[in-house]
Amino acid sequence: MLRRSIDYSLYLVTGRDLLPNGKDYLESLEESLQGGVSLVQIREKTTDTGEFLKIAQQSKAICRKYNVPILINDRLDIALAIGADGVHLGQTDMPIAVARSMLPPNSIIGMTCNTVEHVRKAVQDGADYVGVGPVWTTQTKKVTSPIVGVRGMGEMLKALDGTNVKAVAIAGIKFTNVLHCLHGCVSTTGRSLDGVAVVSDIVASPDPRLAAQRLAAIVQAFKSNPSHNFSLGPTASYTPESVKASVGVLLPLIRHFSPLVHQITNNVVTNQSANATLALGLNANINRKPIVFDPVGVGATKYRQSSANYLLNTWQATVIKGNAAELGALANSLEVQAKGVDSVGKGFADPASFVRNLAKKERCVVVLTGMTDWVSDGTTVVKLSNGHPLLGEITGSGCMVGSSIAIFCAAASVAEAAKRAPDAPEDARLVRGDMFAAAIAGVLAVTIASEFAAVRADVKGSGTFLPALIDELGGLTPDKMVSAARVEVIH
Ligand SMILES: Cc1ncc(COP(=O)(O)OP(=O)(O)O)c(N)n1
Ligand SMILES: Cc1ncsc1CCOP(=O)(O)O
Repeated sequence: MLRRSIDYSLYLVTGRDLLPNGKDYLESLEESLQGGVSLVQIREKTTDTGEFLKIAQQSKAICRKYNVPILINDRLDIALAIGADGVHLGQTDMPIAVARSMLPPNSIIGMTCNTVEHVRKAVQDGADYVGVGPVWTTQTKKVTSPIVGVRGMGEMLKALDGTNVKAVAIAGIKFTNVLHCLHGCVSTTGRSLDGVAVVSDIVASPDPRLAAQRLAAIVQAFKSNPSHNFSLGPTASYTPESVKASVGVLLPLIRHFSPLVHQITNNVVTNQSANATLALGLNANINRKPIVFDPVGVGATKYRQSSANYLLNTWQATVIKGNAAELGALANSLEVQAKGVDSVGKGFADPASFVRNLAKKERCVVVLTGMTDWVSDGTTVVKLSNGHPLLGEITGSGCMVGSSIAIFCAAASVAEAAKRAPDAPEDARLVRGDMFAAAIAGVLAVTIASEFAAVRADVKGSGTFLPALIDELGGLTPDKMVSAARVEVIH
């Protein structure tokens, strides 16, 4: 009997009905093990006991060859009969205590969990690991419990704090979204996944070795550095000087690389816009491009709120930018009220804590705009005090800030890509480059330009302010930005 040190990184759950035409099950299993599957669960939902037993025995022989543990889905009798390493149980299957009393000591018992309460109970009952989800929809199984979504997984993982219970996510996980899954499924306390459970992306592949290899490479790389969050990381010590220096470096990069920025404007209620956002967001994540999300008026209607939630569960935003009402609505906070797309009232009592917590929860950089702007990567908070009241008197200044952030993020990302060797090892970074500095630079470009524009002799009010603002944006230089920037760093 293999002991408890289990590598949950790439957990294959079998599904013989998904094999490509002509592909032999045992051959597929062996190839997936060669590709890096680290744990196998034999799942046979409609097979007779005799055939299940035979499949399980044959599977065990192959798993042993690669020293990979084998678990049986639901059926304790089969697990006992073949001397499996344990079982995976669902919420309506045999209770953990009963299974534990029947299985040999040190057997692995996993439990499906769809809610935080399920996780707490599984911990109490002595599960070795939990299979949490469904993280996305799946064609593989008719899932009856609501989709948890990437953003719902953090709370479930948090329930494992202080325990030795491991966690894998399940449902809809593929090579194209596994990094989003790993990056997004982290609790605010820093608890991340121990692995991912996958059926179709491996089993339905004509080349399961390759399918497993590419999944395993990303999981391994992520597990070696799970804490980064689009900035230089939690150990980086940002100072006002270092922030200003980064801003100064980023502006010329825009002019050097002229990155292509795809913009979808704020008409979030039209289907076309929502669909395009969805598709482009997915592609951006797959291609590791930054996504700046400006949830305009998100609190104004339920439709906007559910659209924003859906989008944020479908792809990982790099930067979320909004006013107090918008970010408050995203965070389900009642502290700030909205009037249409505008925020009314005094704002948050403690904006620094608010942006830090939201950035930690959403696993991205958060920009809270207002008279003072606040930016956080979930660890450090930067307070930016540039700007002019005339910005509030023209329409679209918030959108302009979003665009400016996007162009700085694009430049930072393209510059990083240019430095990277084509054969550099997988680093499991969803976006490369310092997106925290880029978001700060994006805000500063508009707010500093507004200060220069407002004092121009030709500016008489909001009508003449707008073209002057555009001119001043075009005339920004690193020196102008660095010397005008009012930056405070709050650790
Ligand atoms: C790792 C993992 N997680 C969840 C499940 C689902 O198990 P269950 O709820 O018992 O549903 P069935 O697999 O029996 O349909 C799993 N099998 N593995
Ligand atoms: C067994 C199971 N339990 C919940 S979802 C699922 C299947 C996941 O399959 P896939 O990885 O193909 O989405």
